[in-house]
Amino acid sequence: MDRPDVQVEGIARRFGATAVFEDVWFSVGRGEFVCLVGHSGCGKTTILNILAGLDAPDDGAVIVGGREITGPSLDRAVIFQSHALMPWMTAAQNVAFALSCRNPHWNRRMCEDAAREALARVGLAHAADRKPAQLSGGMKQRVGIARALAIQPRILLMDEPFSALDALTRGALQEEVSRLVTEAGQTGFMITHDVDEAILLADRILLMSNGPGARIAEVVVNTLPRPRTRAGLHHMPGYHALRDHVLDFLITRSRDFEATNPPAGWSARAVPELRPAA
Ligand SMILES: Nc1ncnc2c1ncn2[C@@H]1O[C@H](COP(=O)(O)OP(=O)(O)OP(=O)(O)O)[C@@H](O)[C@H]1O
Repeated sequence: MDRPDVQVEGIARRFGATAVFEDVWFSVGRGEFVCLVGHSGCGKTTILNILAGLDAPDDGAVIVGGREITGPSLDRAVIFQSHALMPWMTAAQNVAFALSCRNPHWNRRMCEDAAREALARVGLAHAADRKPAQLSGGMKQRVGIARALAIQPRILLMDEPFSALDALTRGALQEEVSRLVTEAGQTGFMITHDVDEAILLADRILLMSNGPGARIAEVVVNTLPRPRTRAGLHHMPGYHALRDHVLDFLITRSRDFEATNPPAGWSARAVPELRPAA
């Protein structure tokens, strides 16, 4: 088997005397899409920031492509919850700027052309010359997605990228991102509070117990076949079992989980993988 693309090895993060999470181990395979689910405050964003190289663990390490990460890299693009666009640049200029950083030998024209192509892929060809203030929230988020995808990162890290969008836009963008990431063979890691979003997108769902001292308590393997669509999801055999399993975790097991007195068979380094939909 290939080495995983991302190996998280026993990371902990402490603020003062409080450990937000401890002894967190997981891996993400090449081309795999993993969602991280857990209650507010358990440390999901902190984990994503560590994977991005924007924060460092107090213990443990993150290995990407066989090397311990020590900082940010264009190989690991982040799509944030807010759009993080430069307001004085047009949509095309925002994407072109990222492309020029990624490809220093490209001339302006090449960056501009590739930026327009990336915007067209997320349905924004017509808005390429508008500035962020002239775009809706959904359109701004699309620009952020186009920018992240355009630089063809090996790994795409997403922190609730669709949470600020209306249901219709969210559904459309989820399917788009899923398609684009699959086509590009990218590795995906996404934080979400939306159980259906996790079921739609993820190959595996990591369930985090409540903090402080949070852990990965369970790993749920999503055996529902692809392609999946938001509209078709709840008709798929196994969907309800999968959804109930994740919801039950969020309602009770996330709170009851104790790393010092864990459920039978649990160990931090080899968290049990469950297949509730199988
Ligand atoms: N720089 C910091 N200094 C002190 N405490 C911090 C810092 N960053 C995060 N925390 C604390 O760490 C905990 C985890 O924060 P984090 O944002 O990772 O949680 P989360 O699971 O992503 O939450 P949410 O779902 O609400 O976004 C929180 O209690 C937060 O207050």
